[in-house]
Amino acid sequence: MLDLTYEAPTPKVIAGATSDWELVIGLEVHAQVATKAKLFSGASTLFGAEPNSNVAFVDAGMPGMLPVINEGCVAQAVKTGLGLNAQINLVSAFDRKNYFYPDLPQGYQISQLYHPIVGEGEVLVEMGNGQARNVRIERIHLEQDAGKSIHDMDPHMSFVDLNRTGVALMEIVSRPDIRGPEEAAAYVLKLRQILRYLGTCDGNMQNGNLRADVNVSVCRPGDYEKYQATQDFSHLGTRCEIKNMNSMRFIQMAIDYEARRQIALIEDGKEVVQETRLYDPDKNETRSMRSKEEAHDYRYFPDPDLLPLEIEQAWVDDIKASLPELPDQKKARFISDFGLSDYDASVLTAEVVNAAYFEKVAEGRDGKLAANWVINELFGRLKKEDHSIEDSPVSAAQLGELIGLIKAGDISGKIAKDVFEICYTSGRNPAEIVETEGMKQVTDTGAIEAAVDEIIAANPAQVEKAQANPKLVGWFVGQVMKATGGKANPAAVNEIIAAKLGL
Ligand SMILES: Nc1ncnc2c1ncn2[C@@H]1O[C@H](COP(=O)(O)OP(=O)(O)OP(=O)(O)O)[C@@H](O)[C@H]1O
Ligand SMILES: [Mg+2]
Ligand SMILES: [Mg+2]
Repeated sequence: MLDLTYEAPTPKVIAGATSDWELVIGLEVHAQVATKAKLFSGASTLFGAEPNSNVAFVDAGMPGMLPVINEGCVAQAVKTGLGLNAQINLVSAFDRKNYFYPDLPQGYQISQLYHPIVGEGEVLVEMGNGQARNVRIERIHLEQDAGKSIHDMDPHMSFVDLNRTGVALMEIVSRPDIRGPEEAAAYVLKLRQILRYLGTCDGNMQNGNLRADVNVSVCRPGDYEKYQATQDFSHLGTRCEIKNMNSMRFIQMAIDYEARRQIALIEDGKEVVQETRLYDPDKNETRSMRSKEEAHDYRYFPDPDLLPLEIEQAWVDDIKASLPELPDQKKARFISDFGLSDYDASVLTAEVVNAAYFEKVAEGRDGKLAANWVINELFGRLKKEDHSIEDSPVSAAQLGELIGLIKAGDISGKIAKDVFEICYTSGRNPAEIVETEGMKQVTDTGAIEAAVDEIIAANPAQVEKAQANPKLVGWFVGQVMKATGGKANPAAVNEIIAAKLGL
């Protein structure tokens, strides 16, 4: 279905003092599962609730409370795996990742280290100009989110909000296949798009529902190819992990800063220490949070309160059968069915609601014309007023009707813009607007001929000029259009003028 005639983009290269350097990036994306209840409790996941109001006893780590797996979360993880073309593991298991933190009342996070629910998959990341990178997914596991410590409410005290504690996350771990800051952002964007299509995560980065730990290392040209050939990580440089990034722009800035910091260290004869770092957007720098030496020993072990998670192939097949059309397929279909350019198809499929709107407009009509109107006129107009497609004052049926009028020659493209504006501000239907406002294009050759005759008679000097130089015929066309209030059919006007002037 999908035409994968993409070239691999060249990796980003940074020139150092001793040689060129290439970037190697792997992302751990944490995506909050779109469900009503938490991973192991019935407490609500609603964002913005009163602090500590969505907390079950098990979330608060009360003694004797037992976790009960939420089937909905498992289904969402499976759906995500299928959407990323990944292996679904019919048997997976939960482990305890132990650490002490004030917003983690259990004293451990339930995660899946040894047996994740989803194995290897892939994401096609398009970089424009016919270039794309296939980023491999290593695994997706389910885990609990932690709570939130609040330090800026009181000068002396810190507060803890457990509403987020126990909410289901999918950790989507990529292979180190990303080769530059732009690719990293494009990868997150593509992943977000797929998750939103699937309905398994709302992708809201501002609320932290989608955030990434960004692993960065640098290597000399040629080393990555050695890694590729052998999958031996020793060919790569030491990675640093920048935690909790939830902005595309900051992800790119942090990677660039971090790569340059590592290059400077190595060229200075020092070593990159594997560590966790934080990005400070105010200073545009990354700072050490903890190094590997002081890293946590998580003392992972299988959670004794939870049985291994076993799912049926038939259940997986049902979920597979319910998958929606995904972005790559939809884009390919828009290109082949509606004759759209790669760019227009990308714009229209960025969000599933936009794609659905476009399809309603284009159904049975000129696809390219429809794409033009949706992208240039409608999106442009909506953007001006910060509207989304869901609250567009012009319905898909109305825009379709307008395009039908243009195609039938009832109105010119220019008049159509006026009709669109009236429709946008009043909600009236295009056909009715054209009729009532007398905007119909004049195709009646008699009326056009009369206008042409009048102009020719009144402008003998122009007639002579145009006969000597047919390029000047445009002046007559302009005059006729003016005389008919822009409603004359341009093709008919051109033809009649040429005939009358004997050109
Ligand atoms: N040399 C490297 N350069 C850049 N990225 C790397 C390199 N080696 C590994 N990575 C990436 O680092 C990430 C490691 O994530 P993973 O979840 O496996 O382990 P972790 O970071 O040690 O654990 P945790 O989940 O506790 O943070 C992966 O995305 C992987 O592709
Ligand atoms: Mg990880
Ligand atoms: Mg990590």
